[in-house]
Amino acid sequence: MPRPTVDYSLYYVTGRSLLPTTSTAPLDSYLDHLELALQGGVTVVQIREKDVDGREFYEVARRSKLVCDKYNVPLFINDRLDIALLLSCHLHVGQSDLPYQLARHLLGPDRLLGVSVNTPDEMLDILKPEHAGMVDYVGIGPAFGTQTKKNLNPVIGVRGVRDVLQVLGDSEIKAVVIGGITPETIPNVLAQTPAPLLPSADPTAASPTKYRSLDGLAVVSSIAASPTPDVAARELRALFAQRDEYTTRLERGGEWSAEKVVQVAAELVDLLRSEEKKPLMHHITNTVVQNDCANLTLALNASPIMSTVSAEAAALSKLLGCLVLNLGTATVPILEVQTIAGREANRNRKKVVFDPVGVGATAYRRKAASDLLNACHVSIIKGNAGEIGALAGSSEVQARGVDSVGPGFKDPVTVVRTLAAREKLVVGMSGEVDYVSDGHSTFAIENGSEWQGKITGSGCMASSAVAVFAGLDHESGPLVATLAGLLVINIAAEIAAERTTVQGPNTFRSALIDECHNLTPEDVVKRARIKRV
Ligand SMILES: Nc1ncnc2c1ncn2[C@@H]1O[C@H](COP(=O)(O)OP(=O)(O)OP(=O)(O)O)[C@@H](O)[C@H]1O
Ligand SMILES: Cc1ncsc1CCO
Repeated sequence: MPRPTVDYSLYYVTGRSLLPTTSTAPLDSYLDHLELALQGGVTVVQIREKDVDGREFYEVARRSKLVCDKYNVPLFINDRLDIALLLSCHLHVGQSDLPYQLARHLLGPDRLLGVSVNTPDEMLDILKPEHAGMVDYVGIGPAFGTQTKKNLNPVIGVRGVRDVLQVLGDSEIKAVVIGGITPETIPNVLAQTPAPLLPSADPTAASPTKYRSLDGLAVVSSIAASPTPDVAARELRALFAQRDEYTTRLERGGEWSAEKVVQVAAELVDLLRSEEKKPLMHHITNTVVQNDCANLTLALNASPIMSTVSAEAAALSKLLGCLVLNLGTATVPILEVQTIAGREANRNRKKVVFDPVGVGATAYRRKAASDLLNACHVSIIKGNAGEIGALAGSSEVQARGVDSVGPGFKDPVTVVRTLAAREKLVVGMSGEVDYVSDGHSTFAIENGSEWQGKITGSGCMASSAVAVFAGLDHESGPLVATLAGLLVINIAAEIAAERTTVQGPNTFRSALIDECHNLTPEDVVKRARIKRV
């Protein structure tokens, strides 16, 4: 009998102690809860009963199997090979349980076997030719920290999950992600975990054309702790159904010419001027630039709100055009609010722009940026050369505090393209020339004024401009939004610098806001200096 083909989309690992009713739910209410979860769309169930006797585990598993059979959903037993054999169930083993080779030997050829994987080396071991056919799927994680399992392996983040998928490549072994998978974290997981496939196995390769994605999401408390497990399961299924949109977008590549970008940027300026399109821009930004960024946002005809309150982050995320996260004065409480707001924006499919101000300056900022990028999905990173270099792992360009120093990168195109391909987002690197890439297409913008380098917060304002365009409801996506935002602020800066009233940084600063307000689509078409590089 061949092993069954399984839809791993929503893999539910049960834990009676997590049910909302009591600390350890009575068996009947646990079974009712399980049945609702199955009605909501759970496609695989695993029974994980830690710290219970064999007899109790057997009884929970036996009764669960009757429910799962009713819905034709496969049931896996965690660790207890004896119970799996007795009940003709499938088996899941962790790295500290029975070795999977021995488990397969006793389980026989007909049952499915899954293994927990924490590292690329553990994945490589399963892929050895002598282990072929033993393992049907791997559970990769923990992606995030959870309350549900003692003795956790190290949290690997979405990047760690991607590293394991990279090794798994186009193998037929299926992969689910586990550990802290919730509606808030799923968009980031789906966006960040696809791993570029051959011909280039190098995750930083410039133009990967195919990606290995996850086959499913393994959840514990997102369903187990819900009083309405059917509703919870339905939401999780719907979120996972968006998986292919993320990879299609990655695989599509660039089809934009510089002329087309300018034309669309001008159309977007026009669109912004129509009142009903005014996007709401939630900034969680530094205390230095709040006023400038709010005024800049208004001058472009969008609506700013500079809230740093976690209690309203969820409500704001529903109303948003775009969320701006800025590392400028990132205190611990601000970073916490940024994480919450970023996840809420992800949940509501709103764009997030990240400005990693000063990330090259200190280890504290590097850790803060890394934690934020693991916690939520960012669509656009906009920074100066020192900041982008630090995120790319290069020390070629130095930072002095929040400023970038020196002449810049010898090969800026490769730096932005590589970072964008690796992080699967759009990177905008500001300076005398701005470089923007989505990992496929890269553009250089030559507009701008030297005055911008002489006022504080011109980079933060550039990020606000990018966010305004990212927050507009239109089809063209984050690459064009980044290009449009940078074109607009740099062209406005050029026009401002030409004013005879501009005598120094402070008069320039006011003139810049004025010219953002005055800017027309015709100015964009007439002045844009942009090329594909
Ligand atoms: N010498 C220059 N010539 C033309 N444009 C410039 C020049 N310097 C900066 N700019 C423009 O100014 C904007 C901000 O870039 P910059 O690299 O100065 O940001 P930043 O260092 O992050 O600023 P801050 O940290 O003060 O917010 C970008 O749009 C960039 O194109
Ligand atoms: C000067 C400064 N310090 C922290 S944020 C900021 C504004 C420019 O990024």
